[in-house]
Amino acid sequence: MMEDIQTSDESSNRIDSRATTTVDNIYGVLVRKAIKTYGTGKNTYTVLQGLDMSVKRGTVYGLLGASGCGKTTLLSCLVGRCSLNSGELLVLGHEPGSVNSGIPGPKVGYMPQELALFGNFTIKETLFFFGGIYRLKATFINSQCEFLSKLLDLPPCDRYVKTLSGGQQRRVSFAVALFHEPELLILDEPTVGVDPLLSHSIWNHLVRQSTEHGRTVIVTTHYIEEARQAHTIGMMRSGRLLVEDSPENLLINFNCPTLEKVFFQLCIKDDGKNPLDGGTATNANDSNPVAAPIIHSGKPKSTLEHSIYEINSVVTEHPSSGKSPCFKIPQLSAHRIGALIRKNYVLSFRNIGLLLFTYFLPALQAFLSNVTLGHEPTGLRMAIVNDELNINQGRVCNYTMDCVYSMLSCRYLRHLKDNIIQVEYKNVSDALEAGRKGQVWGVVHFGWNFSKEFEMRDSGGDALQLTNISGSQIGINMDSSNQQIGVFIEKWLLKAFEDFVKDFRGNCGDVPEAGLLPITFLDPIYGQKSTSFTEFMAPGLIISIVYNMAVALTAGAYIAERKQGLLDRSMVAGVKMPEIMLSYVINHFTVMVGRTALVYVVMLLVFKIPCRGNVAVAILITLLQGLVGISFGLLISTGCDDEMGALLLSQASFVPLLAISGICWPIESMQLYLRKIAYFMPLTYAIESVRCVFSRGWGIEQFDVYAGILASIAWIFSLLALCLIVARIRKFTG
Ligand SMILES: Nc1ncnc2c1ncn2[C@@H]1O[C@H](COP(=O)(O)OP(=O)(O)OP(=O)(O)O)[C@@H](O)[C@H]1O
Repeated sequence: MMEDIQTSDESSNRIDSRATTTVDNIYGVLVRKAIKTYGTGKNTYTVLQGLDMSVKRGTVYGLLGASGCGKTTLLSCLVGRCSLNSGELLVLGHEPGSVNSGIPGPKVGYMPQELALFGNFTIKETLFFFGGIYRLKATFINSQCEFLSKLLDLPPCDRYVKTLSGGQQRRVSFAVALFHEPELLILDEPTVGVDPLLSHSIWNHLVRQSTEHGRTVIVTTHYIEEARQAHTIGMMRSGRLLVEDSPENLLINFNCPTLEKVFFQLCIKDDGKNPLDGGTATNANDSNPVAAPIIHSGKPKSTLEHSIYEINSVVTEHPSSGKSPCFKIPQLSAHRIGALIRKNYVLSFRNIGLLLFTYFLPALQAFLSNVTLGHEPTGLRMAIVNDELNINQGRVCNYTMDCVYSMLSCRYLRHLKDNIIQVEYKNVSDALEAGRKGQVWGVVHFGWNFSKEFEMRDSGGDALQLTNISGSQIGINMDSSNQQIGVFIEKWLLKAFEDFVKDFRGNCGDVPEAGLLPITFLDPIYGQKSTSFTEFMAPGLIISIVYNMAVALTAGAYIAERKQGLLDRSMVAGVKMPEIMLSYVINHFTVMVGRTALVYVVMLLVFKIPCRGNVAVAILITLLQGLVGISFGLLISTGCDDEMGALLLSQASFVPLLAISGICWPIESMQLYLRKIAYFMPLTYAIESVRCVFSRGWGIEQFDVYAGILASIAWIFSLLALCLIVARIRKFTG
């Protein structure tokens, strides 16, 4: 045996493949000098402190230790969900996560401490989901379902997991770890909440799995005495293994009646020792030649220590020792992605109310935006103070339609748009007071001699004086607190004057346009003479609605799964992060296509927003923007620990985006440096592109249109790549 494990060629630092193979055949799991820390800088916390562990193939290994000593952390490293900071791990002869290791993957069955089950799945659907990931046949899954139902006393397989009791749920979780018959079973407290009879049958089953089928089993438990059925027991404390031996040997060598007492004795001996000072596990029985020496129970040391040295050489000089986050391109599998997509659809349809609500919400948002935004205001009260009116004649606004310079103020007011309600005031001070009280939006004042002064102004010549000019002016005081209303009223007052001049001059036999400003706006190159604000906003609205919905729905995509341990469990089953992301992208994209179609129906068909270009190009850009939203949502989901954080981040990011992307105000009105930033934002180019398609009718060959497509694609890939990097960093930092 000693020669068998002589594996290290010290001069070359290479592992002897023949000897490694021998070690691999003996040990299911080998851990050497494992150090694992959580946190960074001052908050670094070392959980595994140079831990050694040797688990023989085809045995049951009971890992015991107080709460918080690092058992779960160690198991997470074994199944490839955590990376060590230093030290070495070999699981079934491979480093977890290495090519062909099968771990994470079908070679391992993992039962985490959390429930890690989909509450909205039935027991059978749960097994079929994991069966889909392992690519198992339906007949096999069905037969395993039947077998495990009996063994674990499961409720009927069509029961929803969320309706089961805590103990039943844990047994389902146990069944998920067992049912694909893996080579290695890693079970984190499988007997919690299970009655003693069932616990006994579970242990019997585990022992049978190891002795009859050669499977390796590692079980953690708080019930020390139940671990007597294990072949080997490892007692762990403060991130180190204190001892590693068979229960019988432990009881004999420590001369204790119970394992609890053994553990107690070991703890007393361990107290005061420096954890990193040779604190590796002991073996009370030298039949295990590679176990690390900590406390010996009367066996010769030299042979053991030599063996330890050799096996340590194997693992510490392994080429992959020394950890840092590395980025490998994983091989994606269609059957795993298929299983994930099916799972996402089933879970969405189980929440049909929410699905329908989110399906129709964007169309509703588009509807509301069109109904409420961009229309002309009505019922605007304006104070009219007309000093031309004669008190003796009851201040009646009489005027003729002839070419007479009399009561022109009334003639002008006739042309005012109906959206303005004219409210007569007797003097300017009352009218201004009404303005100050918010009763009117402004004051229109005509002087007592308005018509005569207007005549003087019209006649021109040498007699014209400045007083004639000011007397013929219509004085206006506006409440400019509302810019939009102010702009509308100003526009209508000017338009009324234009119409008045045309009308009066026409009646006087002059050229009607002669009194207008010598500026005329001819047919527009694009759009109409009075393009509505709704038309300007439409592209931005469509894109922001689709984008924001996508972000909101994906921002929490797998936070719940991660919190419940489902993400970890799926990944231990072999699912890769890009597969999870892809499945979400596909699910959300398919639903988003329908949502986008509804938004376009509302905008183009219901509200008749004109699209002068190819609507397919506009839809393509919108869908790409939806994908940008999904990718950003997934990034939030990858980085955030809880739903509240994700929700806050998604909503908080939306408002600045809305402002800077030119949705409701032209980018040209921003300062130069802001414009540059605006074009770095994910929505800006796309909105400009769709606007060009809508109002200019441009095609994909124009830069302004294809820029939106290229920018969207660049954002999608960058955000998804960032997701993978964040996920990788999270895994490495724990
Ligand atoms: N992601 C993490 N970030 C920071 N600290 C962590 C993290 N996970 C675990 N820890 C800490 O590491 C220590 C070991 O945790 P671990 O879950 O491995 O213990 P355990 O032995 O499995 O405990 P228990 O028996 O209660 O499950 C604990 O102090 C825990 O708070």
